[in-house]
Amino acid sequence: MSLLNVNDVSYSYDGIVNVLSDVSFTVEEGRIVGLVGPNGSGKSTLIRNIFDLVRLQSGSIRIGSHEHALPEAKQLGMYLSSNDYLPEFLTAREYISMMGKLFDLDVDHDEVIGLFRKFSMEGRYDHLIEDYSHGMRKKTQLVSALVMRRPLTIIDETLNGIDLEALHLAEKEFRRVRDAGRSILLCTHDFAVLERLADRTLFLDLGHVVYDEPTKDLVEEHGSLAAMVFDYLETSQR
Ligand SMILES: Nc1ncnc2c1ncn2[C@@H]1O[C@H](COP(=O)(O)OP(=O)(O)OP(=O)(O)O)[C@@H](O)[C@H]1O
Repeated sequence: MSLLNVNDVSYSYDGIVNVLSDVSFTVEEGRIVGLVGPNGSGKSTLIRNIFDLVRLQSGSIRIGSHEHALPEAKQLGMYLSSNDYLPEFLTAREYISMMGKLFDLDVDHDEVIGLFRKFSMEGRYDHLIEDYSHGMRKKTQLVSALVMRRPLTIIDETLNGIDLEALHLAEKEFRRVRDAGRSILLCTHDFAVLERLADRTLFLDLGHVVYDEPTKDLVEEHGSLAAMVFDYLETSQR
């Protein structure tokens, strides 16, 4: 079943130039989908449309069986943005508790403490976020997404700035998310991560979907995802 259904979405900030043009794709249950594209290709704008952070101008978006702007749809998804913003005046425990209330969940704090330990943040759960490093904030965002267990998690460059050990662990946890039937849309410039993880890869350029194919097919055809982008940039009339 498709968990995210984006259908013919176009978007313009200024009413003149389309940043997204008739973008359509789906994310099925239990899948990790990579979202790639050059700077300014519209990836974040697409995510903002999905999460109703900008008003949809044309087309339609459904999360589960709900129109994307409805509260029922918003309960199904979690968005990790590219920045490391977290409420600095809270401890991680308070922040995660607050997120739990938002999604109507009883947080298992022992589970979170276990994840903090795995992500090399042992003993920091009750410290103010104000005192966290950039990487710790990113890891706290990831941990919060893992424990909120939303059917759909959209990750916009959140993996930037975390160390290799944490990346390795995050990849393992993402596979577990997939095995549990939940889905991730992973927007990143780290193609190696997508080659290891993504079932499909969606490649956007200038707001158009260029490829939406199984990652292994793209890698077989081009040699790597990076080569796919280079091939495209060399042959397309942009
Ligand atoms: N708030 C805004 N107002 C006007 N134009 C914007 C706004 N946000 C983004 N844009 C423009 O929309 C286009 C797409 O930007 P977007 O951030 O969606 O791209 P992206 O693919 O996420 O890029 P990157 O890889 O650099 O993060 C760019 O030309 C950008 O300048």
